[in-house]
Amino acid sequence: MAAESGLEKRTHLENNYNHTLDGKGSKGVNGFKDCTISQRKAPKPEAKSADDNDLFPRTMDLGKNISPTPQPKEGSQEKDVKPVEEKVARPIQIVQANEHNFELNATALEEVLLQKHVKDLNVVVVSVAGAFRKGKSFLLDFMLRYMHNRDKDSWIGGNDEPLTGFTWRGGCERETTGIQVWSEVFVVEKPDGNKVAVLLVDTQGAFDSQSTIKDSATVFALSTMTSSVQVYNLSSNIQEDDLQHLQLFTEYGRLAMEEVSEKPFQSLMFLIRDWCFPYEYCYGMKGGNEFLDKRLQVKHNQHEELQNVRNHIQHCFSNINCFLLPHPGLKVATNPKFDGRLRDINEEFKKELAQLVPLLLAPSQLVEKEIGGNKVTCKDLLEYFKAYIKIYQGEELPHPKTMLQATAEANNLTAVAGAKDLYSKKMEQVCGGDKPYVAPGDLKRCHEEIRDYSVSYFRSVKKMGGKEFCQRYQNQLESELEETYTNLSKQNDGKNIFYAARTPATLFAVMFITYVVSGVTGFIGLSTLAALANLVMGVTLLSLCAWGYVKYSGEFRELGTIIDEVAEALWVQVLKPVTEQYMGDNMRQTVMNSIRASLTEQGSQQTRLKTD
Ligand SMILES: Nc1nc2c(ncn2[C@@H]2O[C@H](COP(=O)(O)OP(=O)(O)OP(=O)(O)O)[C@@H](O)[C@H]2O)c(=O)[nH]1
Repeated sequence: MAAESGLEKRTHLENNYNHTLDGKGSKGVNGFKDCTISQRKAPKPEAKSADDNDLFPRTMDLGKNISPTPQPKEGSQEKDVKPVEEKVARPIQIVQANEHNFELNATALEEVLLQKHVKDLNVVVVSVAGAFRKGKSFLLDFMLRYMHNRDKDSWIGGNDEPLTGFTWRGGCERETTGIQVWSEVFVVEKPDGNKVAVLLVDTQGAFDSQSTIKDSATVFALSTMTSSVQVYNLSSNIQEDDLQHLQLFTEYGRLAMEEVSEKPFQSLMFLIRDWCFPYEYCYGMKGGNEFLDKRLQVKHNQHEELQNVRNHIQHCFSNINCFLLPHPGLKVATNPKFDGRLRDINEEFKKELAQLVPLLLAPSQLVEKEIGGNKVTCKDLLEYFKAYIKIYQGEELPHPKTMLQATAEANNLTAVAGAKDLYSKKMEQVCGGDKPYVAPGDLKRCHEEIRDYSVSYFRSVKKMGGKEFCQRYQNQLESELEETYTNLSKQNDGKNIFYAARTPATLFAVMFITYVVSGVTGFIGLSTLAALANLVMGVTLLSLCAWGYVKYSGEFRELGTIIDEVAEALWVQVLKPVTEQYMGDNMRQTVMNSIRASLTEQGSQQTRLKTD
């Protein structure tokens, strides 16, 4: 049998692409097919009717790249996607990861979800997510076996039957990327007579060396948002960081959902692989739930952080369970030639697996996908996928960060806030609202001193993130302090009575000048110029009245600002240079006069002394 199934040729670096066949061909142990595609030529499928979808010839393409599915025409949602003869049941890449961006392969998903026999059925989506290399695809392949043979007691397969379906393999490098679904949507009749469509979803493992925390969060969030049962695959135990990551990822999912009901997600199953403490909590769901109750317990004397994580998780899912699965045996974990056959798997593991899978997929256990309280059909699910992926492709969601990055940012922002507060308090003492006008030069000097003091406070606070990272926040602090200083000096200027009177003084000056110009030009017969000067004088008078009203009433402040700006411009560009020139000349004249006077005085004194 092993030779027949190509076992000898398999190494642990080979992907397991082979797919178990349905019950129509030759049967292996326990009544299951036992041959793999590597040994078979795909039978040429016969032409089928459109309704014959569930009769896919279950042969597999052995290459890692899945052969492209036939492309439907644009707007194919409205049309039935017909089964194509060459189709084989296989994993379909529906979400692709490209350079930390995720793209939906809508055509491939349409091919799966818009098949005529399932598109209007309520959908049950079972998804497995968690860290990479922890046996997710391996588990899903047993789910596939169950779905193909659920009416048989021996669904788990033959002893020498290699495990096929979603690609899985040994080794330490990641295998699944993005999100994959099984191309065959299973139609199951529930005990109440309703038919539902069951979709199995495999996801990219979190925390592999090529994924950022945002990538992991996106995949996890997408799969949680679109599944009715999320299996959270963990190894050995539930650690606090597992809960924290679940909190982060589900929060990332919740952010993207428009209507957030109190419990936005449905069923969550913690699946603990390689459980080593059956003497404390027995394998299976009973022991798992007891263990989970203890882990998720919120106690009054617990730290707030621990309470928050637990409350968050409990508020996110309507139903939470846990299953403890034993170690499958060293052959599974370490033998490079292991190809999934039951003979190599520990009895205890098989026994618990036989309990686990029906718990998720037995007709009575199936949980239909609901969003906002409404059941979702396959057709609807396609639209949800399209909408959700768009949100993750956009920029409006915050980027999830690593714990260090988030903590370092928080440290630095707190230090920036502290330093700014210090600056504001000290400057308040110098030029606060109740303080008198300060000479601009003095204010600048105070600002520079206090700024340096605040920056040195910022630098003295212990912060994470390293020198360069902190320098960015120091720069941010410095520029924010400059901005605050600009505002403070404007406020200070406002306290200067001459500054406050600058607008009316300027307007009066303009009126006076135009009055003189109008008189002179009228006198010498330049009536057009005189009329123009009168007009300017009138407009200026009106502006002065409007300005007075704005200052008195506080209404039409925009108009007041415009008048102030025009007056300021006139003052700076015209009046100030002229007055400075005039004042300068006067000063110079005064100084010269006084020097001359003092010299004359000295001269007359000397003459007097000489004559004396
Ligand atoms: N220790 C242990 N190993 C397992 C278990 N189940 C499967 N494996 C092994 O884990 C390895 C990885 O299995 P996969 O199913 O490819 O793991 P995965 O989580 O889908 O991996 P990625 O696709 O890379 O995320 C294989 O060598 C399996 O034989 C288990 O319960 N315990």
